[in-house]
Amino acid sequence: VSALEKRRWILNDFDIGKALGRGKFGHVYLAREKKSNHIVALKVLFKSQLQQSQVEHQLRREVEIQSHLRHPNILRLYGYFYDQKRVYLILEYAPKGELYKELQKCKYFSERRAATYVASLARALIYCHGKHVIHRDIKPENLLIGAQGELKIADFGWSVHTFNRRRTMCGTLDYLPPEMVESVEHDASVDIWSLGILCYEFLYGVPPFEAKEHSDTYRRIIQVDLKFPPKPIVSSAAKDLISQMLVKDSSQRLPLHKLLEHAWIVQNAEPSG
Ligand SMILES: COc1ccc(C(=O)Nc2ccccc2)cc1NC(=O)CCSCc1cnc2[nH]ccc2c1
Repeated sequence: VSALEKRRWILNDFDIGKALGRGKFGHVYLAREKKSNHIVALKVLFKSQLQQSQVEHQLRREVEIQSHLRHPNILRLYGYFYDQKRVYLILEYAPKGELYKELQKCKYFSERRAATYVASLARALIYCHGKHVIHRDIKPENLLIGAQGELKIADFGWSVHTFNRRRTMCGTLDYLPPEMVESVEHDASVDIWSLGILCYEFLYGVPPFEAKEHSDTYRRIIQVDLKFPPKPIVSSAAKDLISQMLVKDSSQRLPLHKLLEHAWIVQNAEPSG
C-alpha cells in the first residue's frame, strides 16, 4: 500500500480491468497499479458532470476527509488524479463485493453474523466521530465486504450510485432518523439511529419502517412505529438493543461505546480480528 501513497498518478500507471459498477458521475473499474501489482478500484468521474452538478467542492472536501481516515472497516481512498476531462479516485477494492447482494441472497443474517457486522460498524463510527466525521451513510448499499469477510463502509460519496441498487430506489428514506426527516440539525447520533435500522434489517431482511408509500414510511419514522414480527425468531437481547437505538430523542439513543458492551453484542459478535 505504501506504493499507493505516492503523490502524482497518471492513468498509464494502471492496467484497467472489468467494470465494477456505474454511477451518475462515472464508472468504477477494477485496476492494477503496474509497479506494485496492487489491485484497486478506479472510479472515473466526468468533470463536465461534476461541474454541471456543482459538486467539485463536495468532492474536494470528501477527498480531504477520506485521505485522513484509516480504519479496517472504512474503505480506503488512496489518492486521486485527473486529466483533461476526468477525475480518477484510487479506491480500495473489496473482493467479496456488495453487502446488500449478500443480504438479498440470505434473506436475513444469523444473530452472530449480524452482531459481528454491527460491532465492526460501531467501531468504525466511533473512529469517525473521534475525527468529527458523521453521517457515514451506512445503509446496505454503501457497505462492501473485504477479503476476510469484514464490512467496509464504502460511503459512495453522493450515494447516487446506480450500483444496481435495491428494487425500491426510494429505499433511501428508510434510514433517515426523525430529526433528518423533520430536517432539524443533526449530530453523530444520526449514525446510532441508522445503525439500529441496519441491525433490524440484518435480522429481519427488511428495514423496520418500510411502507409502500413514502408518506407512510415518513409517518412510521416520526412515530417510531417499531414492530418485531414473530418470524424470523430473534432474541429479546437483540430487540432490546434495537429498541435502545431507535429512540426519537437523539440524546436518549444508546451511545456507540455502550453498544459494544451490550449483552447481545458481547455474546454474539466475533472478537475483532
Ligand atoms: C472511499 O470511497 C469513496 C469515496 C468517494 C466517493 C465518491 O464518489 N465521492 C464523490 C463523487 C462525486 C461527487 C462528490 C463525491 C466514492 C467512494 N466509494 C465508492 O464509490 C464505493 C464503490 S467503488 C469501489 C469498490 C470497491 N470494491 C468493490 N467490490 C465490488 C464493487 C466494488 C466497488
